[in-house]
Amino acid sequence: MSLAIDALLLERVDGVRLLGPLSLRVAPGERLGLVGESGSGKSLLVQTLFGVLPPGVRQAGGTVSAFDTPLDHPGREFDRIRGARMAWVPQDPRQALNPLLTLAQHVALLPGVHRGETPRATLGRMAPLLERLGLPTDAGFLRRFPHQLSGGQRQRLCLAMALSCDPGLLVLDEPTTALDPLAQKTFLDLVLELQRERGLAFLWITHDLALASLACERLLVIYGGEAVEAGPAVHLLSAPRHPYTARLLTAARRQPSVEAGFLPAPQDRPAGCPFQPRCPDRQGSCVDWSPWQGTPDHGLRCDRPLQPAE
Ligand SMILES: Nc1ncnc2c1ncn2[C@@H]1O[C@H](COP(=O)(O)OP(=O)(O)OP(=O)(O)O)[C@@H](O)[C@H]1O
Repeated sequence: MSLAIDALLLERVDGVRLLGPLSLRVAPGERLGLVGESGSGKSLLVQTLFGVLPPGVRQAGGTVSAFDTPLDHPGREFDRIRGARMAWVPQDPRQALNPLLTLAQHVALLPGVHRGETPRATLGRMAPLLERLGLPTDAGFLRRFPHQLSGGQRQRLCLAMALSCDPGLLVLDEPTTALDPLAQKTFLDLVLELQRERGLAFLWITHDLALASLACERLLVIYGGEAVEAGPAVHLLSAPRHPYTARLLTAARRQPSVEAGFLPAPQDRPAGCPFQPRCPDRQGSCVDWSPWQGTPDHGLRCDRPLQPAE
């Protein structure tokens, strides 16, 4: 398995639950989309995978492994995977790139650490990919600093860095948020092309159900840190069963929503289904979390699922 997360539970140090228990699997070459709105715990999940949880948050339960290697504890095995076999494309390249390093130095960074490759060798090896990503390889361009690149170029530089050690798994954390619609489409097409050619698996994290369904074959929808529905992208898009998935679909279609309010803060989360205070189809039993129905890959947690239209 490229990625296996079992019953992962993240808490604040005062015991307030932030995410989970969450389980998911990404098979080699598979494209899984994790969809949820702001505050649902997407970034914390990525930080867990790369061993950089912020102070004040701890893993209180569950296991995480990539390529059958546990990622729960720092160590040599973890370091061999992080940034090499499993690479991260960040949400905000401005924060991810070092303002004091040139484009060439960024590209040479991970292969230097993981393979002991010289910058010259890395740049030679990476030149075709850089060109393909629309990043010229002449000396003048390679000497540019991040602030001398456009937003789209910065994000494609992050993608080049993520691919620099030929990973088997990409974790894309809202990678197109900072891009205009045209640049978003270019970026998505590029990632999908490279994914097909290289047989890459990826976990694409986003709040945008429409984008996730373009990028991924399978989706997992989370709300308030908990999985509410999972299934093939075409099914969730054509016949969502959890009212929250239907809400995301309405948002993706830019239609007004019927339910009011916001995701409650972690310490104010309700009992039962986390969406129940906002759910238009709420009933009394929603305060008890109904068990997951179906398989982990295609199922939902809801006492009153939407019925497919006749
Ligand atoms: N260092 C921290 N200490 C305490 N709580 C935190 C910390 N970091 C995040 N949280 C809380 O954990 C929850 C999940 O946050 P997270 O940043 O993972 O959400 P997200 O889904 O990535 O949102 P966005 O899409 O806005 O980035 C939020 O309620 C957030 O306030």
